[in-house]
Amino acid sequence: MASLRSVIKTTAPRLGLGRARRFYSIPSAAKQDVRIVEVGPRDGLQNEKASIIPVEVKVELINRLARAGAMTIEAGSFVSPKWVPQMAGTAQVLQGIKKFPGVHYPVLVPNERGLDDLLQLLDANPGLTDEIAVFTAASNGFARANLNCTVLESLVRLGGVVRRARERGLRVRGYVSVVVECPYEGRTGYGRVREVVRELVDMGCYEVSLGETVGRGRPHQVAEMIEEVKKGVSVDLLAGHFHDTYGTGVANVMTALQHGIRTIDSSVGGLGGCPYSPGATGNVATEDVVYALQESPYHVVGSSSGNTIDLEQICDIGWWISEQLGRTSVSRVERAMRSRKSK
Ligand SMILES: CC(C)(COP(=O)([O-])OP(=O)([O-])OC[C@H]1O[C@@H](n2cnc3c(N)ncnc32)[C@H](O)[C@@H]1OP(=O)([O-])[O-])[C@@H](O)C(=O)NCCC(=O)NCCSC(=O)C[C@@](C)(O)CC(=O)[O-]
Repeated sequence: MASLRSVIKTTAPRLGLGRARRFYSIPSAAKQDVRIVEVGPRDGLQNEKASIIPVEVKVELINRLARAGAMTIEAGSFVSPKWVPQMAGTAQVLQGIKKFPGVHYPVLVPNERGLDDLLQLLDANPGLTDEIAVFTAASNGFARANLNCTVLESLVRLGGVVRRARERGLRVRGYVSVVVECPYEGRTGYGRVREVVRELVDMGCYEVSLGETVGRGRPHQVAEMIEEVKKGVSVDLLAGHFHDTYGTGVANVMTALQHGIRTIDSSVGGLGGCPYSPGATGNVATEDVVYALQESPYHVVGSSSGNTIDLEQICDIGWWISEQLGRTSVSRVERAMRSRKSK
């Protein structure tokens, strides 16, 4: 079997890395940029059951994330407070955060009512956000549970939302949930995922995030799903969103990157879960993704010094927000770094 050294010797020049460089010395110019969408303040907090998280804590979380270098931070949702009580204060959150230059603060909008509320807020306070995210699913079972309508009905509804938002100059991102498996219908047909993604792109979404909502997906399934979706849309319009219920989150992120995706959603401290995906845990932790990509052929783009997301700071934020919620961070990297420091 070829030694690692000889493999590097033959592959490094092909990758444009010069002669036999070690992996940890890959020059940054040769690296592929990876964009992280930090979903902790939205996906991370929306499912908290114990008590309503104060607006000040959410504001502090978002400001800390921006300081650590996060470039896109989901700030909340304009959804029905009866459906998702934790997101009720999103207007106050948007008004409370410090706006860091170049950072986007998207909010989820499920329907015209949510968009009306947001636009009214923006009329009075222009510049609070420049982006919304709309969401649907690849199965009717999940769409009914999450949106009280079928996939088709949701797409019809979202068509008007996307059009009006774009007319107001907002960027629109799309989500498709249950891209591998649905908690109500079982395995998802990947052709269905492709069709729904295509609809969202045709509507005007600049990017569609593939939601592995349940967190049971395995890397080979994620690979098959992405390859099927790529038959319908260009891979640079796709993002990966992996919950980590069965511990395959980082492996699924790496698989998505290998299949050409360059935008990854993650959640500080591994917080979260969808209220309508029973049993699913949080997103893959931002700390774990940033760590996995250090010294790799990928570069996590960020706004902090070194133009990346600062791992130490993200770990501290994961620890801090988990404490606020009365628990410890589920990020493996955060725990490992803390334990090394304490020795
Ligand atoms: C879409 C609806 C509203 C339909 O819910 P509905 O009950 O069918 O709505 P409706 O139009 O019949 O209205 C019922 C009441 O809700 C009000 N209402 C209606 N819309 C709004 C609104 N926007 N904001 C505030 N209030 C609203 C409306 O005004 C009315 O008030 P009432 O007359 O009874 O007093 C509901 O199903 C909903 O809010 N769903 C959102 C669920 C949600 O936020 N899920 C989590 C986010 S998605 C996710 O986590 C997955 C993702 C993105 O992370 C990717 C992945 O992991 O897969």
